Amino acid sequence: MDYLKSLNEPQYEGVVNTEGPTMIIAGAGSGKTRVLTFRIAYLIEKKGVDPFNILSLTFTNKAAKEMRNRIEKVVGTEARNLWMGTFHSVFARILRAEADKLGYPSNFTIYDADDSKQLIKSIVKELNLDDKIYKPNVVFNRISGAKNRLISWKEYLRNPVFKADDESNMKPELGRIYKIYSERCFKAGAMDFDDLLFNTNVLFKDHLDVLNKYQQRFHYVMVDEFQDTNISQYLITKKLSAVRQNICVVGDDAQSIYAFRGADIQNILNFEKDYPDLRVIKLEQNYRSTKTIVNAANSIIGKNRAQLKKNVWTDNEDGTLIELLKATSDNEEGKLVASSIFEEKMQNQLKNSDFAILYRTNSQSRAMEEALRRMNIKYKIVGGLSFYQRKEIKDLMAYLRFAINHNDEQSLRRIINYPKRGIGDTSVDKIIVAANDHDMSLWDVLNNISSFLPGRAANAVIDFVALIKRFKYDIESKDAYEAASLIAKGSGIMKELYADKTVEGLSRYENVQELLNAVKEYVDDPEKEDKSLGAFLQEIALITGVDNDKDDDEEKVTLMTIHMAKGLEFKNVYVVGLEEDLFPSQMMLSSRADLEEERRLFYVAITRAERKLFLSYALSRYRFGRLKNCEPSRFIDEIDPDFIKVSKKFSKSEPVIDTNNYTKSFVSGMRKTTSSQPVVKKTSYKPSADFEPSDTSGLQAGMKVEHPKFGYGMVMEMDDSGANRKAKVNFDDFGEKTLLLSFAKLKIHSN
Ligand SMILES: Nc1ncnc2c1ncn2[C@@H]1O[C@H](COP(=O)(O)OP(=O)(O)OP(=O)(O)O)[C@@H](O)[C@H]1O
Ligand SMILES: [Mg+2]
Repeated sequence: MDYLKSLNEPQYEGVVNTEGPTMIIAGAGSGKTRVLTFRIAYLIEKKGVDPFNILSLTFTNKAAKEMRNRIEKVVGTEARNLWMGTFHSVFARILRAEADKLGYPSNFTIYDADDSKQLIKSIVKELNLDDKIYKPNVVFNRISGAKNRLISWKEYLRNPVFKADDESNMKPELGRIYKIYSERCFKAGAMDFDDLLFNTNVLFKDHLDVLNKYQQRFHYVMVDEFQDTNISQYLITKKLSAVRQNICVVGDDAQSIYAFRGADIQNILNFEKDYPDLRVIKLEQNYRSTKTIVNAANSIIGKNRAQLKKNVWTDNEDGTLIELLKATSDNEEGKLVASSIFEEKMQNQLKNSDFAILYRTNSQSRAMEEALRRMNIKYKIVGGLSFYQRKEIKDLMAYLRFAINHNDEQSLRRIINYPKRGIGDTSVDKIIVAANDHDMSLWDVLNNISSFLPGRAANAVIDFVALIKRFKYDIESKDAYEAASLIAKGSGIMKELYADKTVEGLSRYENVQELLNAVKEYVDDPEKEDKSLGAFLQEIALITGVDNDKDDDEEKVTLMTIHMAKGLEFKNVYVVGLEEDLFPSQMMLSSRADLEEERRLFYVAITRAERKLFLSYALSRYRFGRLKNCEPSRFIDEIDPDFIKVSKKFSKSEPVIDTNNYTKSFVSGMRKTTSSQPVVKKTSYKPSADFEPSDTSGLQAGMKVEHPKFGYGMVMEMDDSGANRKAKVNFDDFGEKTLLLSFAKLKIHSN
């Protein structure tokens, strides 16, 4: 049992004391997740607990998968029977089994935020309200906030405080929208993400027999990243473990970054009150990062007033100083980061997967992606706008969803007239209004369409209904892959996309193929018990709603928002866009509490790094369609200067910039504390008079070279395969060129 030997004393305590309530509140990288993992392994292996009786809640699907894999290494394939996943995925599974108790179909649809906002938009329109006041986003957040505090629409309408609040905000109709929204979701057999938790609470409150069943099932309950649970999640775990009290939660108050979504640090304090016999364990030794990184992180978080006292230290080596990369523009920032990754890879034998680029907002990925692509560095984006958000994918998914759940209003809207079949918006509105006015289901209205629509439109709907019935038959009689393929063809989507011969059209066609591939992969996966199309859709809905876990093992640099990076670790980490108003975000500057949450976010970001941390900022960037000058973030100044240095590597050949655009921003945007004034250099390269070509027989990727015409550049790749040796060089001013070495005159500057 050597995994027990690899634990320090308090970690060991956390693993072997399996009975009774336990709380581990400890700093980043101190082994909290590892303790949870080993605790589960210990329960199974040493205490003989059946994995079916263990529930472990993680923050992302990715984290759950990693944990399961690690446990499998100790206990074998039995680990597959663990109940492990995000709150949303675990409770969606339970809701699916118990849906009838709440009046939902067991194949209920899960609406993502986009579906929800579309529905809100149509309700606002139907109520003839001003959509500039009742913006879908604002309404959605309000409803979501209420649900996360377990406030139903009934309570919302009853509560005079909300009423007064909404009236003073000039949005008196919010309660009514909440009501209609909830009713419409219910009628459509759909739950949004917040419903998954809200309805679980309702289920456990109103159906004690069901609660009892799950209390008997889960002998042990575990929660990772406890600091980011909201009250709704807290109550679920509390109820589930009420009988046996074997609950273990781990977290770090310094990493609480979801207050904006209702996460409540109070839960940590409540926990002590709710469980008087609580065992509290402190872990202080960090095993993840170098001394430099740990101490820099401590210097940052020390600036926050609200925090529990902790002393995080490490025995790891000092490591190198944090490097600060300064760029003139966001594109330049992308280039600096990409070339730094390239260099680090060469010099330290690192793999792409050792690197992560973390940013505050999703849109920052664009400049990074372009630069990485240009340098041929493979990357993946975790979370954010991704595959499943693309229009063609959502279209086909809507067909699949509707064929399974004939009352799914949002899917119906998407597909009823796509591809075009002569059913216009007015007809669609009429159908939906008819369903509401006559209290019929959408499907009933569609089946009796002649009573609601005139001849031609009605005929088109009749054909549509026949089509959907055929799809339903396909789903029931064939495997998920065959059914999905038939629907992709039968719906006309394939034909429509195939007819579009533009590059975009082609890529859309390929995306649809790719979705079918995903279904195939799902069907072929021996680990999936339920191979129905419905089960596939549910899994996708859960994955894409929270984090996108198309986890390919390929060697790729990871790009993601800091929020998504929680709990993860990488050898080298780049935290980019460290500029005032971006990070800390402009929206978070109005109160100390908000600013402290931003600082915790920064703390999360830098504690992801194991060996080397880079911070970068740009002096100008396009935001909301306008070029803006930027100032370096206050967070850079907050790091103890002993741990940070301005990168020399790239400023050697001072950044080459277009003088017209950037001189001003460069000068005005620069802060004295962080750097000296860089020199602005013209873009045109002049060869030195004594240019002497070098012998290129030893030329290798990673070397800096000079070319009489193209100027300075870096060798990206060598092609020694054919008779003609070639080098791909990325020139500072001219971009990528492939040169035949028997002709090109190159001077080697470094290696
Ligand atoms: N006793 C130990 N010996 C060796 N390595 C350890 C030990 N404890 C933890 N580690 C390693 O340290 C790293 C951080 O551990 P882990 O991810 O569990 O920390 P954490 O407290 O959950 O961090 P975070 O707060 O970021 O979620 C992991 O690579 C883990 O394997
Ligand atoms: Mg962790």
